[in-house]
Amino acid sequence: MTGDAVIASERVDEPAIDIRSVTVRYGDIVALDDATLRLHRGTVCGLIGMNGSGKSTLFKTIMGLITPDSGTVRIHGGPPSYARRDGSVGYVPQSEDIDWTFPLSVRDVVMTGRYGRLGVMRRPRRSDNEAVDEAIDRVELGAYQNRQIGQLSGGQRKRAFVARGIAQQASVMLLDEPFAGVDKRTEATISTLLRELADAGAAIFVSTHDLHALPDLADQAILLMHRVLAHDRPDRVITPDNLTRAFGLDPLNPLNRPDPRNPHP
Ligand SMILES: Nc1ncnc2c1ncn2[C@@H]1O[C@H](COP(=O)(O)OP(=O)(O)OP(=O)(O)O)[C@@H](O)[C@H]1O
Repeated sequence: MTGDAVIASERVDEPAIDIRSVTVRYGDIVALDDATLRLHRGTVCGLIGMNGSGKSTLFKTIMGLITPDSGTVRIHGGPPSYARRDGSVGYVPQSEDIDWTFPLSVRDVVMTGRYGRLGVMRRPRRSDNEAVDEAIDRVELGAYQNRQIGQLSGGQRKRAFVARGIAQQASVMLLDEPFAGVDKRTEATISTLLRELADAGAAIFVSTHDLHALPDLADQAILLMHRVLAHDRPDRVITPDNLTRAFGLDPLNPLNRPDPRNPHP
């Protein structure tokens, strides 16, 4: 992460992501309910919650792809649309949200991370090509860079989109289940990269179902159930009480089902 990822007006103490009382509805469904959270640069924060708890909706709202029914979202103090336009926020969507038949190579996908920086001619300059080369190297996809994205394995697809965020030099990076369906090696590669990006000053927000890996991956965790139930160090968030509140049972120890006669002892 180089200095040009830093927004000039950003104050040191200003949160990278600042979400206050955000509610998002799809018709009658309340996906986010008065959600409030703040994330600072230099941190990796894991986002956990059961299926349908609003994780993807939260990411799309931070990206400005969804406008909340109420509440405010600020990225580096400004609206999400600004951050999306100037490339300071990068997004690795869930695999299901990507059209893998699109005729783009790995290199093309990574180059889209530079679009916010291309000049009026929209033609990549040397610096853009160098940033793309470096990003592809860091995710170890050099040998696959001319391959159409649909011809990659699940782990390679994820790495291609992580490379896009690296090439973008995004100071906020959102990753929606980057570990779903990937092998252990890819998981380790992505985890290491996320730590390096945070150490270089980015705010990393990553949703995951892998609670066991969370303490190694992240400095903080957020437990979501439409609203933020807990936001703290991973070991303080992943407690039997919290997990029972969010999942209805303890996913680390699923045999510990709450007693139906006395679910909240
Ligand atoms: N486009 C949509 N139209 C209607 N309802 C939606 C839409 N997208 C999400 N929902 C609903 O909103 C709620 C939150 O969904 P969301 O995808 O944000 O959850 P999630 O935590 O990301 O789930 P998962 O872990 O399964 O990806 C769910 O009840 C879901 O069915």
